[in-house]
Amino acid sequence: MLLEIKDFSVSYGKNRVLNNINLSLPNAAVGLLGPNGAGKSTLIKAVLGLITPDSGSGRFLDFQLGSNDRRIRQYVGYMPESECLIPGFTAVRYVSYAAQLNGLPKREAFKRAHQVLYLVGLGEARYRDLSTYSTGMRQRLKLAQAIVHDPYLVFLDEPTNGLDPEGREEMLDLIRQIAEIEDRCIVLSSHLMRDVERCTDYIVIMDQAQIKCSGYLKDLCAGQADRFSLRVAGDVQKAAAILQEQGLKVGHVHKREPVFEVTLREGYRARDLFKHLGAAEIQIRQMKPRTFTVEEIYRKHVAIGGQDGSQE
Ligand SMILES: Nc1ncnc2c1ncn2[C@@H]1O[C@H](COP(=O)(O)OP(=O)(O)OP(=O)(O)O)[C@@H](O)[C@H]1O
Repeated sequence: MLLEIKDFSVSYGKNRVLNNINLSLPNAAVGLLGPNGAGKSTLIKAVLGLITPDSGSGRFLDFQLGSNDRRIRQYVGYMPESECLIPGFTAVRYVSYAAQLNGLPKREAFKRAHQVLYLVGLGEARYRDLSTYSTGMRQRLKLAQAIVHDPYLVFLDEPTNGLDPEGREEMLDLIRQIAEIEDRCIVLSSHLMRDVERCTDYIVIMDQAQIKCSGYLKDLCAGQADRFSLRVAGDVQKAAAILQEQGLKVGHVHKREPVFEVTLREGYRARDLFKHLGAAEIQIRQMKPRTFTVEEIYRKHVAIGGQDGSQE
């Protein structure tokens, strides 16, 4: 694991915003999900050493978190949610400055700044004053300064904030492209599930100062052996009623299509579905294991009533 955190707690005054967090992050594209105030930014800041935890320990590569070892900066990149640009600077000057702060020699920093500005689509605008940049350009610039020194671990805090649909798609494409570089870990903190679903392979769900769930999407979204989506030819309401009579749980009956979900019970086999529906001359056209969406996983772990995180 690239990053491991043990019993991490952080408070602002009397308000405990991370409560005994334990987390291991693999080399993967990670989505950090949670409603507003869940503690996502605080967790990132604590790992970066910008906030001192009340208690707990952690390790990133060979570094102990909280050791104030500045070398860690060479290996970590951070795109903050808030504005962090310096008016009067050009993009090249700004990004090369960030590279130097992260340990690159001046010449190398300038070379990398040019390269990375082209990568994020700001090559043509790299000598313009930052105060003339649009919101979309500012977001790209923040991304550029986070990756200019080629870090192993990159935290992106709400990177699509303020972007129009086209800009958002482009930003997500860029993030996916960066995430595919081998041996790199990108942590995308967001309250937008579609962004996370699109860009990441592993998710961490936070709520109320705690980690509620973490794991690879392919495992978390995998279907249950007894839960199926059925498409039938015939009366879908009648099909659902027949299966309910058999003691099966039926749900998600589609409004326009003859599709619904069924969960088998103990002792009831998949082939019995064909038998009971066939007897009523209802044919099963398609039967597939029902997988979970990120939103369903999220809703399972995050108390509804707060912000649900699904809105765009
Ligand atoms: N500097 C601070 N001083 C006091 N309280 C803070 C400070 N920063 C954050 N908090 C509080 O800590 C809690 C967690 O905030 P945090 O920003 O980590 O949440 P988040 O999950 O990143 O939320 P968002 O999605 O809104 O950015 C919130 O209750 C917030 O009000």
